[in-house]
Amino acid sequence: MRGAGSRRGPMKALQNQDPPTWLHNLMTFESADGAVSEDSRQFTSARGRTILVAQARWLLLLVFALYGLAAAVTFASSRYGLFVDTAQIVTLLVAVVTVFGYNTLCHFYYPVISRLRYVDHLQILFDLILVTLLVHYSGGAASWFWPVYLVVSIEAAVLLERRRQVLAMGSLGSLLYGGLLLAEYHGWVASVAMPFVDPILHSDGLYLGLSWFWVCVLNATVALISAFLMRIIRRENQAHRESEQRLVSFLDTANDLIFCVREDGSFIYTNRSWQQTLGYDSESLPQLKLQDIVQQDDKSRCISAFNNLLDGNSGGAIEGKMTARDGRAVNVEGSMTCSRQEDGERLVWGICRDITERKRAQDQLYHLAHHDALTGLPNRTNFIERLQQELAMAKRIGREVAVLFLDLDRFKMINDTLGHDSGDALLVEVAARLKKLLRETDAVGRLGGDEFAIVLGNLNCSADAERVAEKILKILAEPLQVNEHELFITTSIGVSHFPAHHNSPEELVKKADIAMYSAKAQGRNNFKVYNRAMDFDSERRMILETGIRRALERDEFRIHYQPKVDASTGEVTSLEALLRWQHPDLGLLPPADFISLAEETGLIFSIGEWVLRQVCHQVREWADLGLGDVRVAVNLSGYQLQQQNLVGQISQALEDAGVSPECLELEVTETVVMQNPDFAVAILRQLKELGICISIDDFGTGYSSLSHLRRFSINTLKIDKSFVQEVERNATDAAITQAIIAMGKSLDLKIVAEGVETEGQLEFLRGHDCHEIQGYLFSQPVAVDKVTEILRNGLDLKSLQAAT
Ligand SMILES: Nc1nc2c(ncn2[C@@H]2O[C@H](COP(=O)(O)O[C@H]3[C@@H](O)[C@H](n4cnc5c(=O)[nH]c(N)nc54)O[C@@H]3COP(=O)(O)O)[C@@H](O)[C@H]2O)c(=O)[nH]1
Repeated sequence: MRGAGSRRGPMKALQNQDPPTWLHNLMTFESADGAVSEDSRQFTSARGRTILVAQARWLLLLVFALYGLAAAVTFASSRYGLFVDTAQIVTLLVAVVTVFGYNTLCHFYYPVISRLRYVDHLQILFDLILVTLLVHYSGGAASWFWPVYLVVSIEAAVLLERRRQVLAMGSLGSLLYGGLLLAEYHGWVASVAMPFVDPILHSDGLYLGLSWFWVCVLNATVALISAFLMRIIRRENQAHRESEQRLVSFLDTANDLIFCVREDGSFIYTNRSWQQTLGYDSESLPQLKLQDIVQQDDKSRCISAFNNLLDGNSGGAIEGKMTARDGRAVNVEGSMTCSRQEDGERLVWGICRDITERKRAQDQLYHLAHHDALTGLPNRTNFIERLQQELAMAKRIGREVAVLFLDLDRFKMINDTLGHDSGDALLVEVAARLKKLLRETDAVGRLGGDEFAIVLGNLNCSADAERVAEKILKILAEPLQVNEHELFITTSIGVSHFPAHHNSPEELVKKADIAMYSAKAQGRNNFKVYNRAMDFDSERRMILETGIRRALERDEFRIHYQPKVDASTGEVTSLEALLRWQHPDLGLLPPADFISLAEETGLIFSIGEWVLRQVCHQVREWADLGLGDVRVAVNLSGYQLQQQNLVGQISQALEDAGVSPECLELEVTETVVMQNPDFAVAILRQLKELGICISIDDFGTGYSSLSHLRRFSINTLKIDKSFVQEVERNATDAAITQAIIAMGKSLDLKIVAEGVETEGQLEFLRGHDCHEIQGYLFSQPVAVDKVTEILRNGLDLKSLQAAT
């Protein structure tokens, strides 16, 4: 590459110009493939100097040839005629061929001749000999060609770096000339007769001496001056080169990636950082174009910025990805500028920096800020953003959106029993199942703890969301293998709809959350769609939340008792203790209103202990009243089951009241037991060993199998009322009830049917040999006075008997 800058001081340029221009100037010295430009190094490299001399020699040969031709033609047409003889012509031709030969070598085969040790000295020597020959055959002492010695002296100054050697070569020229004159003087060589030249000159000592002296003086002077000038040129060049080198080093040590491309995108310069970062070496650059390494996503943007620059517009900051040689994507940001060369060619210069790591860190930060670290799901912020987009789209196209709010039932229990690692593993598995179930267009996020939210976009109708909720309940109910434990979890889901319930993302999530609480209050493991009445429940929940913390110390809890009767005789066999809360403002509240609250707040432990102690004392009181050993069933929350000192606490309560363990029955729901069967097996065995009866409550709603039931140390199965209440209407429920009775019997368990309200249900159960009945048909749960009366007098079965 050539350019005006090649002769200018690069450092000066650096101070005065924009980076691309001074870089451009720098580039005039060194090309992309590392080859050094001829111009810049002619005076500094041996090769360059030899070629320069060879070029000058061609020129001289041409000049001599033209002169010889002109002289020959002129003489031939003059009265002198052609005076050179054959020997002269042959000698001259030999000389010309010789010059032609070694000059060809010098010019075109430098690598070959450079292997000779004194190649520069040799060619100067040849030149001197040939000049002497030329001088001899063109008139000898009177030859017009002796100034060519001066040219050879200049040649010596160009080729040789030491001044002494230049002077020696100049002296050698003078010696050869002197030798020629001496030989002519003594007649050792025949002088060549030339027109206009008096032959006497060849033997005139004075003339010859003066002539030689003149040539010596001039030759020495020219040699001295040339050597001096060459030294200056070389020094300047050296300084110039060092300055260039410093700039190249500066560019190479720069962390920024610097490159220069032609209009077609082909590279002409890249600095070391560029090559190291992208992995392309100087050999691969000539085949490479900028557009080849810009990644597809950024290509059109970069090409248009590039073309903009070529059109003369200023280029702003640009960011994009380049493909490294090994296929890596390298993110860069920087700027490009265009510079026009003297020959009109436009070059585009780019300075950019590798921001891959920064991008990665930013992406990671973004991911961390927008995703849940455990499950990798979008977090609340991200989920709300996604919901916002979904709503915007739904508004445009007039479709519905549903938000599902999921909360795992009794997750805290698993976390506390099995440890946080298992809890985490469970959440990861839940996230995986949700992702697998949902379509790509749906979004699922983890809002915190065991709460997940889902947005279902582009719904055809609201019923679609309910179908999805059902599917979710189903897939999450399937057994989960967490570490070495097989767990069974249930989920409560709340659903809200856009536009029916609200149009803001936060409100929709809130309403789905409210609906989720409603699902929990309705016995968990189900879903509820939001309705306005739930807002009231939500407020009520707040009131309860504040009240329950003081309820125990304010003595606001009551225990009601519901009798269980023998299915065939109608006699009261035992009672079930059912907790009530006498709220100062809201009246008598059923457990469904506050048990889950008590579990969430941890108050269930103290409330549970209170119930146990109350029941034990009551049993003692009845015994003291002469009503015998009444057996009472107490409901045990799943949280109580995993309580460390549960067994000790129960035996202490029995001991304090002086009540036999056989008077106590503990009811644990099937879902709680199945949530972590291994754990339940161990604790139930210990309780049974105390002599306490164990009853599995709400049987049929969980996922226990015959094999599970065998492992549990239980006495009783209580068929869930949802089946019992349908036995007259629903053949499936009737079949399930029948199957439970049969299975219980085969395991030698007592079967109790709860929730019996009609005689038809009673008949069905009696018909299938169910052992005991509990339900409103016989008695509702009643306060202690009333149940004492029942214990004393028995149930009033007259009306029932009359009916049957
Ligand atoms: N951890 C504790 N849990 C408790 C305690 N006391 C109660 N509970 C749990 O609350 C559940 C609901 O109890 P409750 O609202 O009292 O309902 C019981 C009965 O009133 C009801 N029942 C009984 N017979 C009928 C009927 O014929 N129809 C009908 N609709 N309902 C009826 O069933 C509940 C008793 O069922 P179960 O316990 O499954 O035998 C209760 O289930 C407990 O889980 C407590 O002290 N601690």
